[in-house]
Amino acid sequence: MPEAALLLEDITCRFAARDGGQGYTAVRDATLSIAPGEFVSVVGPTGCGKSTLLNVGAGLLAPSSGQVKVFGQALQGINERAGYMFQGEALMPWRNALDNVVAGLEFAHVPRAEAREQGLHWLKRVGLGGFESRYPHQMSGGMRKRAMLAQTLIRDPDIILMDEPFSALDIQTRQLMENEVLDLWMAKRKAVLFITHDLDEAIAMSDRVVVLSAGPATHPIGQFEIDIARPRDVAEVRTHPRFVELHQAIWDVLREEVLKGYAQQKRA
Ligand SMILES: Nc1ncnc2c1ncn2[C@@H]1O[C@H](COP(=O)(O)OP(=O)(O)OP(=O)(O)O)[C@@H](O)[C@H]1O
Repeated sequence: MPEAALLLEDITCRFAARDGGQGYTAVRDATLSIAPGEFVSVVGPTGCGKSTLLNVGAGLLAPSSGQVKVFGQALQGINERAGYMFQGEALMPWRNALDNVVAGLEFAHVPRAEAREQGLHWLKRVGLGGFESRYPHQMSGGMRKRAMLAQTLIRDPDIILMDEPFSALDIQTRQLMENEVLDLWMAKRKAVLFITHDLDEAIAMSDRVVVLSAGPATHPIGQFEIDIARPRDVAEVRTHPRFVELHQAIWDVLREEVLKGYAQQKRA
């Protein structure tokens, strides 16, 4: 078996309580592996620990126990081989689209002219050709997401971590972006860890869907290979008989966890 691009092994994350109380074990003994070139989605009820796991994979959060391996090497500090696309807005409002997209190259001391050339190329690839001078407030939500995607991909990371990247978009823009991400992924075949609330999105995009239990002590409770041919159109694939079958099977596992998560939120 080839070495995993990203391996989260027996990960436990405990958060201390501010008042010196018991604290909260968000994730317990969770193991998750993503092969090179594999597109894996993680679904689970709200607040179960999806972002926590992604932050561990990004090296932004050190687990309380367990280890992270990146292409076989133990991760220490930030995961330099990963690009990270957040849920919220990550563009710097004082920089135009081009300067936002090339920020990562700038930090890596890539010469300005080369960075600019790559930035313009990536803006074009995400459908923002000609918009390089626009500032974030002059762009629509969808355009800002495209710029964020270019910002993530320009450094050509071997692992792409995405935390509900399109949740704020309207359904049409969202489906366009999902198809674009799939096209870009098909061209480069990087390892992707994609976090989403949306089971349809997870099935449409992924090679494998991992279901997490409701918190506390979240861990994977089911894994499903998505054996539907590619290329896929995220809107059309939803009517595929296998899609419907997989949706039913995954929802059977997820449903109870969602109800538990919802009940916990109501109690909190
Ligand atoms: N720094 C922290 N300190 C204390 N508790 C935290 C911290 N970060 C996360 N948590 C708690 O850990 C649990 C998991 O949070 P996380 O953000 O990973 O969930 P999620 O599944 O990504 O949520 P959502 O679906 O709402 O985005 C939540 O109960 C959250 O309140």
